[in-house]
Formats: sequence, structure tokens, C-alpha cells
Amino acid sequence: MLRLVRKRTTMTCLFFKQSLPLIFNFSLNINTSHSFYNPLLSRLSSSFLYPIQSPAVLSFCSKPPGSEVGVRSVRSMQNSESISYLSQREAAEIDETLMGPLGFSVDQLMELAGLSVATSIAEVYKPSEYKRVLAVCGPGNNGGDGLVAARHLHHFGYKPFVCYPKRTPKPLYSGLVTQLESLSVPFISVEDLPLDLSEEFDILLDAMFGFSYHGVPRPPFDGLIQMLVSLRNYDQTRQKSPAIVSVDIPSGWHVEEGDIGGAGIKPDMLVSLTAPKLCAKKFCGPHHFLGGRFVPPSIADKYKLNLPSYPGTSMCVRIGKPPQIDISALRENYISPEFLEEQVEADPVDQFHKWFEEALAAGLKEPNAMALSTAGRNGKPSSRIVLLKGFDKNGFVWFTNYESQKGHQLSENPHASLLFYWDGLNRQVGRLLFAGWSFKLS
Ligand SMILES: NC(=O)C1=CN([C@@H]2O[C@H](COP(=O)(O)OP(=O)(O)OC[C@H]3O[C@@H](n4cnc5c(N)ncnc54)[C@H](O)[C@@H]3O)[C@@H](O)[C@H]2O)[C@@H](O)CC1
Ligand SMILES: [K+]
Repeated sequence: MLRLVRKRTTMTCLFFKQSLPLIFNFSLNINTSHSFYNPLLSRLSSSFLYPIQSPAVLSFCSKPPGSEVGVRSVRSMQNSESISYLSQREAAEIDETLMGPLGFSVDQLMELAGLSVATSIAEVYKPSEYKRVLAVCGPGNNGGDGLVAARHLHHFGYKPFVCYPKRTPKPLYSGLVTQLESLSVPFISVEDLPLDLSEEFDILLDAMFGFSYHGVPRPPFDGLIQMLVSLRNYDQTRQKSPAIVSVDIPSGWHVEEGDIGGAGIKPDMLVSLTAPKLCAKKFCGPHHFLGGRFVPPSIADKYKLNLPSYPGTSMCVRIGKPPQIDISALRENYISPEFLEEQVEADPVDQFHKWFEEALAAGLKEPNAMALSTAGRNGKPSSRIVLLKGFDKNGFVWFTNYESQKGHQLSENPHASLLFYWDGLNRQVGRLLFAGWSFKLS
């Protein structure tokens, strides 16, 4: 029996239990030898047309209207051929204009540049996997960007270390050092660096030289650059090598010509500041970002800067296309504590209650978000995320609009499915079979 009660523009939906229990569906860590799970797994498999391991293909018969237009406009923004590149002279000129007539101070620009570097890193390399960062800082402003980035990375949850062999006695730089020391960020001398950087660090931040570099590197930077170069060669045989991230220019590269001779640093990520310098055309690593969100229109117009716009409040934006990823290789290795049959609550709703409290305590974002799958009279399923508004022994409650697709489908067919996905806990909880449960509008 369906009962509808209007609640403003929404209606309350409730699944209520008749005879069969909820099915808790574990994708992870299932010990299939447990008698508790064997019937469960066989029921899950039987609910699909394919056995669980078989690949299934869902293909669209027609493209949704307007999808072509959307893709094309995004692509043109990502075309790195149309991006502007600056010569060494133009980069220095812009620097002088910003800090002269445009009223910026070097501290300000450095803070924004370093923050851009840290946020670019955080976009690609998550601290859970790439925690230990060695910032190798040079004597000029590029080195200052590295010091600022190291501080922000600390606050973002990374563990930064700093190698800063040629310190500049100006207050700006000594202040940046003091700030890092107050956060207990370790400073490592060149002599104390481990022989094999790949053992100790996950990210190597190359902040040695920027657009004022010229000639060949002098000690100790020649040796430091060589360490990064040889690490890359050495590590090609390894499964995981540290990511090299260069600030503004890969150190040792000619600012306009790039890696002359081809024996220089080959960074995985380049964070160009203000605008890419000419050498960035030769960068062929997977991640090119732009930072330094402070360029006023007068500069952009004068130098005819054609650059991607920063999304929302972001301090960085990707230049060019994101790297091609083999979807079939995307896979997390989940490690969860043991879960035994005797630990399972007799009533599945009690078990859900326990897990929901764990999800809340873990601080997961919207643990009450759940996928709701419905199908109308024609049997074609559709899914969407809705928010759970309450649950008890009688069922699970959420709100929906009468006139929505799910509203229509549920009024035609009371069978539906719920799925909670709690990534942080390596856990999903689902209702695949709603036989024995029916849907009620109240
Ligand atoms: N709008 C901008 O232009 C901004 C620039 N910033 C940063 O400032 C950088 C430019 O800073 P600087 O002009 O201080 O220059 P760099 O940081 O590029 O390097 C200059 C220092 O390197 C030394 N050096 C140059 N060639 C060398 C060699 N062959 N061997 C050894 N040492 C060498 C110089 O003696 C000088 O001490 C940019 O690349 C960028 O990272 C940001 O801090 C802020 C904004
Ligand atoms: K650099």
C-alpha cells in the first residue's frame, strides 16, 4: 500500500522490512571460506546476469544532447599549443613591473608562488602516498619559493625536509628559515643527504634556479642537479621512484632553449609561475601546472598572455591535457582489520548502526550519502546519490520530490536498492536484493 504525505515540496520515503534481512555487501577482505559469507556471495552473484568476475559492458546507444559541445570547449582550453611562453627578458621585465609600478613586494609574490607550488603538488601527489618531500633550495627567489612551498606542504600533511646550502642573509629568507624551524622541519646539509635519495623521499622539489639562471651550474648545485639526474636514470628499473617537481624552470635547463644536450633533469611535474618560460615547451613530463594567481590585466594585455583561467578559488591550474591513464590499472590495495562471523550483529540494522557510528567517528564526508537505484515499470534502472535522513528497525528514510524520476519510478515499482560507500573505512554497505522489503511513501 502506498501512502503519500506532502512535506513542502518533498515526500518522505521509507523502506520497511518484512521478512528478509538487509544484505551487507563487503567488497573487501572477505574470507570466502566463512560460512556466513558463502550464501551471501552466492546470492550476490545470482542477482546479476553475469558471474561476479566476468567483464560486463554497458554502452550508450546515443550521445546525450550537447555532450559534444561541452567536450570541445574544454579541449580548446587545454591545448598547450595556444599557451603563451615568456622569454628570459620578458620574465625579468614582468618581475620588475610587478614589484615597481604595480606595488607588489617580493614577499607577497613569493608567498603566492610557493603556495601555488604546494597546491599543485597536492593536486597530483597525495600525502598518504607521497609524504616525504625534500625541497632543494637555491640562493635566489626560486629557492625562496621552495622554502614557502615546504611550509605549506607541512600544513597540508606532508613531511618536508629542506636542503638549503647557499643561504641568503636577507631578512625575507632568514624569516622563512625561522618559520620552518618553528615547525621543526629538518634542514639537511648536502654532505648529510643520503646517497640514495629514492629510499628516503617520495617527492624531490627542485627549487634551485628559476628564470635568472645562466651558464653552467656551480658547486654545490652541480652535484645536486646530478643527483636528481642520476636518480631518474637509476630508478627506471624500480617500481616507484620519487617524483621530481621543478619550480618555474627545471634547474640547469637553459631558460629559453631547455635541456640542451638532453642530459639534464627530467621532472615529472613543472609548476610555471606567472606564465611558462620558453623552455617549458620542451617539458614532456606528465604534469604541467601554472601558478602565481596575481597577474593584473595590464600585464596580461601587454604580453598578450593566453593562459588557462584558474578554477574557483584554486591557486593553480593544469596546462595541457592530463596524462592518459589506463583505467584497468587503477586499483587500490585495501588493508582492513579482520572481520569474523562472530563479530557480526544478529540484526543487520544493528550492524549498520555500529558501522554508521564508525563512519561518523572517522569524520568521513557525508557518511549518510547513499546511492539509490530504482527502476520504473519499463525495468530500466537509474541511480543517484541521496542523503539518508534516518533509520531504525523499520527501515531507512530519505526525501524526494513527487515529480522526480525516482518519485515516478518508486510509485510504479516499490523495489529499489541502497548502497553506502565509505572509502575511508574500506567499506561498502549495500542492499542488492529488496525482495521481502517494500517501499512506502508517507
Ligand atoms: N613574477 C615573478 O617573476 C616571480 C618570480 N618568482 C621566482 O623568482 C625566480 C627568479 O628569481 P631570481 O631572479 O632570484 O633568480 P633565480 O632564483 O633563478 O636564481 C638566481 C640565483 O642563482 C644564482 N645563479 C645563477 N646562475 C647560476 C649558476 N650557473 N650556478 C650557480 N648559481 C647561479 C645567482 O647568482 C642568484 O643567486 C622565478 O623563477 C620564480 O621562481 C616568485 O618568487 C614570485 C614571482
Ligand atoms: K627550479
